[in-house]
Amino acid sequence: MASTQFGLTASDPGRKIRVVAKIRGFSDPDTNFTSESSTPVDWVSVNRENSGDFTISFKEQSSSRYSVDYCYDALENNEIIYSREVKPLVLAAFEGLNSTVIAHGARGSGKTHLIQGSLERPGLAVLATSEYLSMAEKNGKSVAVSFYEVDHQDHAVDLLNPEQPPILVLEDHGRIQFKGITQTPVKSIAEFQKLYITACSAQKAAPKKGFEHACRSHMGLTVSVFSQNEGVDGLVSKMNFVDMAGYEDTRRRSSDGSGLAENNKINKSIYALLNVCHALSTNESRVPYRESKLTRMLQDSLRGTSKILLVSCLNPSFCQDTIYMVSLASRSCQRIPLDSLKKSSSSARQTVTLDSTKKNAVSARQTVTSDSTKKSANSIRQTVASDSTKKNASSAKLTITLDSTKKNASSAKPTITLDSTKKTANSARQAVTLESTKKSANSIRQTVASDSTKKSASSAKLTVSLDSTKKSANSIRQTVGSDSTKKSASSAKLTVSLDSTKKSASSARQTVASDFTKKSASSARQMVTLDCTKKNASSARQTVASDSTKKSASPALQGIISHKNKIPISVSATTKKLPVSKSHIHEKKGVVAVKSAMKGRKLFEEASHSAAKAEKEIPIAQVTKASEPLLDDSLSEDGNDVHVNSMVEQDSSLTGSGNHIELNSRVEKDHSLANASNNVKLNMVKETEIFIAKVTKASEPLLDNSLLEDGNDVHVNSMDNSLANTSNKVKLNMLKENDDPFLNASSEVKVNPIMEKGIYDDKEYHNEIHAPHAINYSKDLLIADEGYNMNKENNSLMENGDCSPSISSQLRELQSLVSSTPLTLQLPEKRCISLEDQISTEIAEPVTPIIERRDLVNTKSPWETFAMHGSGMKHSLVKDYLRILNTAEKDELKKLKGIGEKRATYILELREESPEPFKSLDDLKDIGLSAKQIKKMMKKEVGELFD
Ligand SMILES: Nc1ncnc2c1ncn2[C@@H]1O[C@H](COP(=O)(O)OP(=O)(O)OP(=O)(O)O)[C@@H](O)[C@H]1O
Repeated sequence: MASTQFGLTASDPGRKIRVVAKIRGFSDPDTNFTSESSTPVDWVSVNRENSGDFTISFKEQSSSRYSVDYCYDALENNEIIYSREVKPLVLAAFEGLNSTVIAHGARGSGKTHLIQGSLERPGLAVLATSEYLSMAEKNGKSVAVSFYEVDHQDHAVDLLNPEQPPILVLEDHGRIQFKGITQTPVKSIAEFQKLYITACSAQKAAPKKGFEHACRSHMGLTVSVFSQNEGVDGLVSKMNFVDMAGYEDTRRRSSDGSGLAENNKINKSIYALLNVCHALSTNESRVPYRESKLTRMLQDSLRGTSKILLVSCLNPSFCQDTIYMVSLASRSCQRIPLDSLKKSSSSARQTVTLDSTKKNAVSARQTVTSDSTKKSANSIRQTVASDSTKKNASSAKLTITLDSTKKNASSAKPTITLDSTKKTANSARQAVTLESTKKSANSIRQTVASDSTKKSASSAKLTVSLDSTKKSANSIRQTVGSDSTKKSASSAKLTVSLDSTKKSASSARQTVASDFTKKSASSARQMVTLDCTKKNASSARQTVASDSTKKSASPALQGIISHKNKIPISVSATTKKLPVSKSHIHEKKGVVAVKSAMKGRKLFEEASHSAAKAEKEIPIAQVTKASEPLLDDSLSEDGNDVHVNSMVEQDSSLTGSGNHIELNSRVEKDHSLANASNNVKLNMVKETEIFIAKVTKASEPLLDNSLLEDGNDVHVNSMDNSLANTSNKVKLNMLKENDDPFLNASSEVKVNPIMEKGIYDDKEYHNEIHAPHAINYSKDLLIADEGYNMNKENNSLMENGDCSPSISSQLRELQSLVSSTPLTLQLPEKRCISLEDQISTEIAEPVTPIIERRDLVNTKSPWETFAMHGSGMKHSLVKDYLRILNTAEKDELKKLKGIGEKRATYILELREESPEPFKSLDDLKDIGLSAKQIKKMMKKEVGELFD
């Protein structure tokens, strides 16, 4: 029997999303007979947990269990699923409830069979419409249907009228309106079937324009109920059936020959819908509807009191994509077992703090503390998901503390998933502390998955501390994965601390999988230090697999296996595709400890301020954001022992330049802590302004107020004489009285200037530098004001034995160099910039610019200089224009070309949804303007300046 259904009454609102799985039946290719076969499906196991929950596990990956509300086996047919899952929704539709049934899964997993079915075995949509029609007849209501397809280019096409231009989605007073979709009334099921067949054949009409092969697409059907007594348009409710395109790993060439780009795009829209489901299931304040056309179209039927049935279709035989899809769907099956925690633990606390400021910095923090003196906290499972649509910095932090004095904390599994579809810097940190005085913490499993379809930088840090005085922590397993289909850089750091005074930590295993499909470079570094007083940690195993199909460089520093073109062995569907460029493991005695103290914020404050101007252009800004959350209050308040490690790496897959930045700082001596160092390594061309800006931004997170209070000395060694040197160094020593080189916590800034050509291949970091835009930074990058604060800082620096020239004098030196040297950032040769690109404020990709020092007067013709100013002007005009759209009052908005009452209202609504909805001119498409109209509008606005 299926477990709890949706609550469908006002008194029982129930859950918004129900996640069920369906194992596909088999078809007989010989007889062409399709039947729910009795062939056993032995690679999927469905488990009913003690709590009554269902979990799915797969033979190939038996350790992972994915929660679902129910799983239908291969023998259960569409009629059964319909009567248990869909029929209640149809009945509620006549009371005004909107709902959506989504079938998703890998290719060939039976989605179409489920939604559409065949003549002999009608699918859910057909069965539902049949019910709709008979209900409508009884209740004097009418039914209309529309069919649409959303293709890999995010175009929605009306399948009943495919020759029409793509469907436009508009929002009018919060209500989604479609322009260009046919709504056809139906009175009988035969009529409906006829329309369905027409729509399906229109969808399959391939090849599409410009494509030689059939493209994957999503197919949607909307059944609407109307009543004459209802509202303006008589609409009572809508029910959507979505047959999603099959998910396919982008690394494999599509079976139908479709290309990587198309695959990526369609996968992106799959993620988008699953992310929306997840955001809704966790009650997130911001739901990323605007990430794809499909989610935008479904918005009305997903939000509010609407119900969603997510059916995860499973292939009956091994399919890695199926595992991945189930793992994503199960995120929406939210069951934070607070109830079970209450039963088994004396205290269970959960705090979720969401704070979204104007700049879209979202942070979520969860703390669960379980203290069970006798019985154990059996399982704590948490999921924090952060979706950031555009330039957000998101941070998620989970802390789980288990203290079981007698019995076990049997499993703690925090999961953090970050999905970022556009330029996002994400950072996630997890800390799990287990203290078991008698029996052991059996398993800790952590998964951080970062999945970024475009330009994103992610950083993830996991910390696990175990203190088991008697028995052992049996296994610690951590998996960090990152999937970057295009140009992303990820950094992950794992820290495992084990203190076992008697028995041992039997195994510590870490798996890092890295997979880059395009230009990427990965680097992985792992360190293990074991300190066990009596018995040893029996095994410490680390695996780093790096799979890069194109240009990849993987430096392995310690204990690393690095493979090219090798699929990581221990892969979950997620980790399989997730690249991690760097990881560390420390196993050490005692709790990790450091209080990082840094004076010197002011040293860089001014420079950082001026650098902020260039923040959008300089990718390092994202890196800074990524490391910010690593320095939060809870860390600094930790009493004696605080360990601050912030490590950010940007490799060439993200930036095209491969900046490696590593910041670790510690103050208090902890001899067992093997590694504490600050490294900021920048490989770049000669220009020092950029360098200063980057160093400043990168250092910012360490200069947290709480850290400043410590009042420790800061040593600054900067630039030996001249920046023209091939390798300049800025060294910040952040450790008090410490001679031990091992313990020395220092910040090191290396500048490896790059010669004329702008490409520098550092042996260690394999970086390339490309310049995305022609920007003159010389204005933006003002060197710090040498005021009182700076002198104060310098004075304290000079007190240290390790004397270096004062920072102010170094900055002065830099400033003079800067002011005498105009800068131009050069476009990479191959990049072709369209007119739209030129007027877009959106940076194509966060790459470190090639900086070429030239005397403008000597090398540029007047026309070139003029053109350069022109593009700069365009850029700033667009910026100002977007600022108006993002901030102006309604009346002001209406003064703009192309914006009337409706659009102005819509813009205000968008702002409520996201404080800065317009990041680029492209975003104007969301208010129904075409690219042509946008261009025209800008031309008019600019033209009028000369009137
Ligand atoms: N429950 C079932 N019993 C028997 N055969 C099935 C069942 N479900 C699907 N099939 C068969 O499996 C094959 C693939 O099914 P289907 O086309 O529904 O998959 P899909 O997930 O929609 O594929 P795609 O991702 O390519 O859109 C078809 O031949 C179909 O007839």
